[in-house]
Amino acid sequence: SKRVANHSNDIVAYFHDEEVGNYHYGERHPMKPHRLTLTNHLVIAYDLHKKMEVFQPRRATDEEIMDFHAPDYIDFLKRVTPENMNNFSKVFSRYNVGDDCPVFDGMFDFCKIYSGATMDAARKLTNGSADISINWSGGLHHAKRVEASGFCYVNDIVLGIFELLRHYPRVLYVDIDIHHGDGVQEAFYATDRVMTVSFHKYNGDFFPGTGDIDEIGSGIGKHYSLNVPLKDGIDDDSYIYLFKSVMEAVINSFRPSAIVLQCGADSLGCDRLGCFNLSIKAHGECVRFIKDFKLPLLVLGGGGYTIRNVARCWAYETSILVDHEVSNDLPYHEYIDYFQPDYKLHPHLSGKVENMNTKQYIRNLRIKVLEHLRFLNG
Ligand SMILES: CN1CC(C(=O)N[C@@H](CCCCCC(O)(O)c2ccon2)c2nc(-c3ccccc3F)c[nH]2)C1
Ligand SMILES: [Ca+2]
Ligand SMILES: [Zn+2]
Repeated sequence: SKRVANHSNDIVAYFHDEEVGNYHYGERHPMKPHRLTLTNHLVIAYDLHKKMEVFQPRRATDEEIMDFHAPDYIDFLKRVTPENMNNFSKVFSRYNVGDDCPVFDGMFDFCKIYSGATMDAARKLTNGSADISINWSGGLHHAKRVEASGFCYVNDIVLGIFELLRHYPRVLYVDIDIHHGDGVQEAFYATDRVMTVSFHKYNGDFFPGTGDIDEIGSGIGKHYSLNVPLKDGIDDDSYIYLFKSVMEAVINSFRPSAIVLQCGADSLGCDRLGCFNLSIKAHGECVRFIKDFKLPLLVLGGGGYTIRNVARCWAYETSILVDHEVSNDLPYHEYIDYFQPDYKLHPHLSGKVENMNTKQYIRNLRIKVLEHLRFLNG
């Protein structure tokens, strides 16, 4: 196929399924797959698809999904529907299906699409046909081996990392969703081949409730899990200062051979479920910082509930990944009305929530996190 290079000569593979945005969690549910349709339309309106190799992803098979998940759990996901779910009422709680993780029409097809895309995207890196691989429908970091959690049913990230581990000795997972990447941390808690790093709000109550700084891994995996617990309202400068100093030290010590970046957009200001003050520029700055290490990079989506800003964020980050500057004036397209009244790519998002992260807190946190890294034989 024709090589589609861009200024940095990185080959960027982009996975999008035309149907994935049509699935619906339910009326009052904050997770809206329609944000993926908005994102893809913005990517195309900005002509970014011309800088990438675009693929329709394959659906994951049951066998591939059972590489991580328990057969009984997958069998349940496969069979339960809104019509027959009353016959499964006793297993509902066992598999944690219900209000956060509802049974909706086509739920398991949705899982096969986003998981197949993450595995296809990982394969583009392992077979050397891309330097960067993007799947905005993936990044569902809460799903556990035998349990749905936090709007996540199948953990596509674990499946994608399994694919990378077939080819690379060490994989680094980075998670900038406002929620702790507990499902991925748990899956790799006892191994030193995957280092998981999550930046998130932490106060003991905020979902999922895990992700304190003392969760550092176990057994041979000790010191290969890193958590950066934050308070409400963190601003651009503090977040970027912390992100860059921590990730620089992590990459220099762990020396990963590939990186997976979960770009949950609920860490942006004005998010419906979030409480940080990040701008789209700052969120994107994290993506650019990781990209600039020029290691094979798998970029995934995640949370994000003010969907006009999720689309802005992931389209902007797509432009960073293909090294193509885009205008702050959004191009006209079918969904332009979602972006009124400003019709800009970078609206003002911060200032809604008071920043509870004092300069002292950030300084101490940075010192404590870097101290943990001293145990890595790097
Ligand atoms: C007893 N139950 C657990 C408690 C809880 O507070 N769950 C969180 C779950 C938040 C999930 C965040 C998902 C994610 O952004 O991290 C994500 C999604 C995909 O990848 N990452 C939550 N649910 C909701 C919610 C659910 C249904 C309807 C309305 C809601 F507000 C908001 N926040 C309630
Ligand atoms: Ca996180
Ligand atoms: Zn989240």
